[in-house]
Amino acid sequence: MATTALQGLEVLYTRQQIAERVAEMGAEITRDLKGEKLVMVGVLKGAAPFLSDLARAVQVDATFDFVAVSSYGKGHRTSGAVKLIKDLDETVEGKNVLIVEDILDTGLTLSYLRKLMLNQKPKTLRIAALLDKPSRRIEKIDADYVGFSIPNLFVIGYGMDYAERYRNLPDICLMTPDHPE
Ligand SMILES: O=P(O)(O)OC[C@H]1O[C@H](OP(=O)(O)OP(=O)(O)O)[C@H](O)[C@@H]1O
Ligand code: HPA
Ligand SMILES: [Mg+2]
Repeated sequence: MATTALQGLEVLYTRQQIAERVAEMGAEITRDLKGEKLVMVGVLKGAAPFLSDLARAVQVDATFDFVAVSSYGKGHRTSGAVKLIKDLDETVEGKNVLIVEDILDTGLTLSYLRKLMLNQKPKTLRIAALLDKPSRRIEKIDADYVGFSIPNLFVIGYGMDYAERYRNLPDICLMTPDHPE
């Protein structure tokens, strides 16, 4: 089984598999938004690597904005309460918005953000999530573009953390319960 540079971490998706899927997602978004302008809203911190790669795979006139929310604190369980740490720099009123997320899990984060942005009356609002864990959903929400649908596994790497660590792993790995801290 493939393991990453850090001993004992099992790879779920390699950097190459991620790159191929992100390219496909970019092509799909390009088709859907041909000739339109787009605001790509990255959800800090986890979505930073995905936004960076997806933006270069999308061939439309795009700008970036970022929001930061937090609900997971230091562990791997959601607190259930989403806190807005950084708001949009500019209103998205009348604009085509694509929220870019690393992972859609319980749906609490994206439901909160969707509501926040719909309040500003964007022209269109779409969601791109690299990973989706549908079995964990608490809030009913779907992404318009999903990279990979996965079972209930805690994943790290490519932006995703455990207690703020592992975000810079280039592959998406499994956080096994017996992995040394
Ligand atoms: O669907 P949910 O259950 O809400 O979980 C998904 C969210 O949780 C993680 O972010 P987190 O709040 O831990 O902050 P981070 O992006 O800074 O890691 C992840 O990056 C998503 O944003
Ligand atoms: O599986 C996960 N890994 C990292 N962060 C997360 N936030 C929600 N689910 C996850
Ligand atoms: Mg996040």
